[in-house]
Amino acid sequence: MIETSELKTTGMGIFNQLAELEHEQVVFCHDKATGLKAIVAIHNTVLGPAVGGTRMWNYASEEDALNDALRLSRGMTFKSAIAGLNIGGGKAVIIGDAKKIKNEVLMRRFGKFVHGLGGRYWTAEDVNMSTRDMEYIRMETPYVTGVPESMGGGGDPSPVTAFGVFMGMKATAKKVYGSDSLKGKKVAVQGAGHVATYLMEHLSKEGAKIFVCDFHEEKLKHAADSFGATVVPVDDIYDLDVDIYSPCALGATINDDTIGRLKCAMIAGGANNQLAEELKHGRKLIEKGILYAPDFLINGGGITNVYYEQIGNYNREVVYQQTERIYETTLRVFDLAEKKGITPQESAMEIAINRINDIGKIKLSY
Ligand SMILES: NC(=O)c1ccc[n+]([C@@H]2O[C@H](COP(=O)([O-])OP(=O)(O)OC[C@H]3O[C@@H](n4cnc5c(N)ncnc54)[C@H](O)[C@@H]3O)[C@@H](O)[C@H]2O)c1
Repeated sequence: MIETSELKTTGMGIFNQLAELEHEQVVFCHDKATGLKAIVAIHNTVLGPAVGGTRMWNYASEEDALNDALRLSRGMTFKSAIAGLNIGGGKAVIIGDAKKIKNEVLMRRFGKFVHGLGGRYWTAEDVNMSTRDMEYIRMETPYVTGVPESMGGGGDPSPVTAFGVFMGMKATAKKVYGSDSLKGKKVAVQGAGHVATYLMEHLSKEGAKIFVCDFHEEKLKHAADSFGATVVPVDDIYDLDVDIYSPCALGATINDDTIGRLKCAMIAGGANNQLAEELKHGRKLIEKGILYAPDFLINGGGITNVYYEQIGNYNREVVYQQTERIYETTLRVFDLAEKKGITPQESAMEIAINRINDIGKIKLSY
């Protein structure tokens, strides 16, 4: 039975962390020849095999990498559950600088580790991973999604993720402003990567005014040239006088340091685990009068894309139809939160957890 618990994991022993966040299994993968260091975290398999992307990042410490894997995999459980998918939550992280050490051999060695899990965990793209990397992993295991369309896969899930975020953003605007039009709304987009770029395309078509930051000059240039985005320094993104803050880079950007700086009326973005501490920072946002669209709810388009590929029944139209429902679910989450006097994050988690626990009554774990 899953229960709601505060997402706070640092400074505990590993098994205490697993108990706190209710993980089923964590696998540490090491290979001397390739230098591979990876962690696969399987959070919950009640609804089906654990599915979630692999992130490659040059973590400051191994503890940070583990913490990321634990937080991200738990988020995947709730994300798939609230999206109505029959898969559980998992995530993998590879430790290291992708620019320096990522190559075919490393990816294929990682694929062998994924294969060893026998289908309990299926991987896909996440930060610093591409469809090409998924092809390499596919050479060693069938338990991978996000492979190119030419190989029978669903391709890069980012456009679908961005569409879902856009739907969630519009629903949140409807709640805040009484209209879901984003025309003329000032949106601060943090990050100019895959998801952010597709999101900015929707926003610019809708007539929103975009502000964007990233570390990559060429991505920023593309955003400015293609969507008329105003480029701002990375550190200034929280201080902008905007209507909407859209975190589309890494997690935990809504925290003790940033909440006081935010001037927006709502937050809706694609990044995972945006709230550094779910309950505490979710409540702080309410006190500040900022409506927060839960990340794992509105960024569920990508996992929906992955799911249809995983069950071997990929159909882009169905994927987009299902992702469009994020609009309705977001409004339902806000209504439940209002009715119960809880944060949107809590109400979204309640809906996800109830589904897992209800389905858990009629089937054994995968
Ligand atoms: N790709 C998907 O389908 C998908 C699905 C669900 C969730 N997400 C989440 O969305 C986020 C973005 O994913 P992506 O696939 O677009 O990754 P990406 O690697 O393509 O883009 C991330 C971008 O963020 C930038 N960045 C990192 N730290 C930053 C900072 N402090 N300020 C500004 N920019 C910063 C990076 O330079 C990079 O350009 C991640 O949190 C990911 O987990 C992605």
